[in-house]
Amino acid sequence: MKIAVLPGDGIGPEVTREAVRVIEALGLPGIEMKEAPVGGAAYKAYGHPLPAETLEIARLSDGILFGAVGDPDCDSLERHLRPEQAILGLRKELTLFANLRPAKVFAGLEGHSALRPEVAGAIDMVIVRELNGDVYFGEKGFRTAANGDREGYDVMSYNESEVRRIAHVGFRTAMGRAKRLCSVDKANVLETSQLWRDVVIEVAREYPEVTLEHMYVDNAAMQLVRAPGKFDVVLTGNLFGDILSDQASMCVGSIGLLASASLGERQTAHGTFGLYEPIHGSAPDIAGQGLANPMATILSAAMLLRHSLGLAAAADRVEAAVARTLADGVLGRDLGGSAGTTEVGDAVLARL
Ligand SMILES: NC(=O)C1=CN([C@@H]2O[C@H](COP(=O)(O)OP(=O)(O)OC[C@H]3O[C@@H](n4cnc5c(N)ncnc54)[C@H](O)[C@@H]3O)[C@@H](O)[C@H]2O)C=CC1
Ligand SMILES: CC(C)CC(=O)C(=O)O
Ligand SMILES: [Mg+2]
Repeated sequence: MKIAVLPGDGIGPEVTREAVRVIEALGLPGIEMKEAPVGGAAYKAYGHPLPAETLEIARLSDGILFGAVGDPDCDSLERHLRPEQAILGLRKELTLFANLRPAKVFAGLEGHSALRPEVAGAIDMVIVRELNGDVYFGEKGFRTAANGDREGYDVMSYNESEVRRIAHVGFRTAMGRAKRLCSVDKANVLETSQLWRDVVIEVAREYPEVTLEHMYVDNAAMQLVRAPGKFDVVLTGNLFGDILSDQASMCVGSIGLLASASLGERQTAHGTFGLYEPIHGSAPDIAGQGLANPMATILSAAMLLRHSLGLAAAADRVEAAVARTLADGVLGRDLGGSAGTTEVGDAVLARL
């Protein structure tokens, strides 16, 4: 069972190190981890954010553990050389189109949410975000407008196959949960969203047990803080899902807590091939200081064990150790505590 470990930039290597320590401590037989450069670190060493060798190591693995990419030194590079292209490239090249971002309040952390504890305590949702299309992958560029103004453009589009396959993931996810699906779009303004809504309604006929609701994204952002407990599965596109999941993280308590799985359809001998990463970025403002919360990456490793390696019991062990660590009050600065990155990792190891 091969895990490709791609730490990346900023806090990426710091949080990935803790997740790797957790996997090692489980003492699972037959696990091989192979590290490869990605992002700004790869650009600086090899001239490209996603070197062909890294992509190959990722492709040949059963699952990828990804830290984060992004480096302020690289912000003025041509777009195709910027660190962020590495994660976009991996998602696209490996057809990882379904991004699952669970958001649930951990017992004892209700008071650490940006919301009132009684509102936060009810949060238990999964955001199912499409990952291979939308405005992130449309034609883009700069041009000169008729009046001589500089103009930037990014084309937003979805075709029906792209919507249909992610809609199926959303409905299947809902079938395994409370059977409520909220599809988030902006169909009152955008044709892309109108198609999205039409296709979701078509797919819904195959899942009569699931209660389907549609919500405009502006309202969804508001409902996410007003009554987040009402959401079960949120199905949405690439851009809206990116934004709403960062928002959901603060409803739960910290962006340092939210894990994610990016899945496609490819099955390996052990499970579904996928990439696992915290929802946060490289956090240059705290990088190198031992302050990053590694929980999101540790929880991403648990998702890897469950979905890509078929090791549900090991995943349960990791998730239980994380929950116990938080319940025992071992909290990083992002949650008002004082534990550093390694200290949080040590606390999880001690509770495995
Ligand atoms: N998947 C990826 O690799 C992603 C990469 N990025 C990149 O990361 C860089 C920084 O982007 P930002 O917008 O600042 O987003 P960010 O998620 O890196 O940081 C936002 C804020 O949250 C804090 N934060 C993030 N993760 C944390 C953790 N584990 N523990 C404690 N605090 C944490 C940061 O200190 C910062 O104040 C950019 O280059 C961006 O493009 C952003 C999001 C995802
Ligand atoms: C860095 C971007 C490419 C993506 C992002 O912010 C995310 O996937 O959460
Ligand atoms: Mg994001």
